[in-house]
Amino acid sequence: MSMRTRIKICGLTREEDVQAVVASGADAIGFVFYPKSPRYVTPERAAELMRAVPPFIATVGLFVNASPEEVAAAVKIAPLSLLQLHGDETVEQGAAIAAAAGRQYMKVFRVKPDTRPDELLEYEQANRAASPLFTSLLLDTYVDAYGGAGKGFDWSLVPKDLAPRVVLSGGLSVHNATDAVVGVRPYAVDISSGVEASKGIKDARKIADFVTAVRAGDTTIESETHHESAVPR
Ligand SMILES: O=C(O)c1ccccc1NCC(=O)[C@H](O)[C@H](O)COP(=O)(O)O
Repeated sequence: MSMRTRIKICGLTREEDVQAVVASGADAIGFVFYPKSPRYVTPERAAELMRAVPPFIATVGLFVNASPEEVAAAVKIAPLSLLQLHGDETVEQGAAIAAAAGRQYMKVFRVKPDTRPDELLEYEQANRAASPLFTSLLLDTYVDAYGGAGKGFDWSLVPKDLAPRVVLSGGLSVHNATDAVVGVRPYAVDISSGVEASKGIKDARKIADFVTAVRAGDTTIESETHHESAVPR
């Protein structure tokens, strides 16, 4: 059996970029509802952009330290598929935000150089126990601006048994996507800076090349798996 690594492209602000993501075969589109971000869009603008999204492509709303009321109000305007809580929300606050919005969510863990693999596992379990709406941890690199900085972290921190359930992000690009997929084997990858011409302005060529690089990783895994299962025992 082969699994396709899911792909999310984050921080869309323009129709043509939404179309480029759809054409690339990526699985999800992210909108940043954090007013301090250069990629910020209002829920009204996201709703407009979502008109270019066909069925079966998820739309993800990224929030940083928003209240349950703010997130619930946003999803009334922009009918997002899923939330991405990228701030300092506690486990309990994450569950309350998702319940108020009536949406599934990913909780971000911002990895620091001294993060231990156990912490990731414990944090995932705590979130899973807190809400049936929790879907997965999204791992990003710790930065003061919260995210979207194009900065990577040490992937070897990701426990092997957690990897198939995580979304890997932070500093991904066409140059490291294949290695990320083959080395970590995450459920999905998430990218913003690495497919941009400038902040908030995506580059269709970079998006297409990134997707190709992820698929090359999938193909490598598939051929390794076939090879392993062909070995006589
Ligand atoms: O994009 C932002 O400006 C942003 C602001 C605050 C929190 C998170 C933000 N973006 C996160 C993402 O776009 C992705 O989920 C992911 O971290 C990818 O980031 P990148 O390293 O730029 O590829």
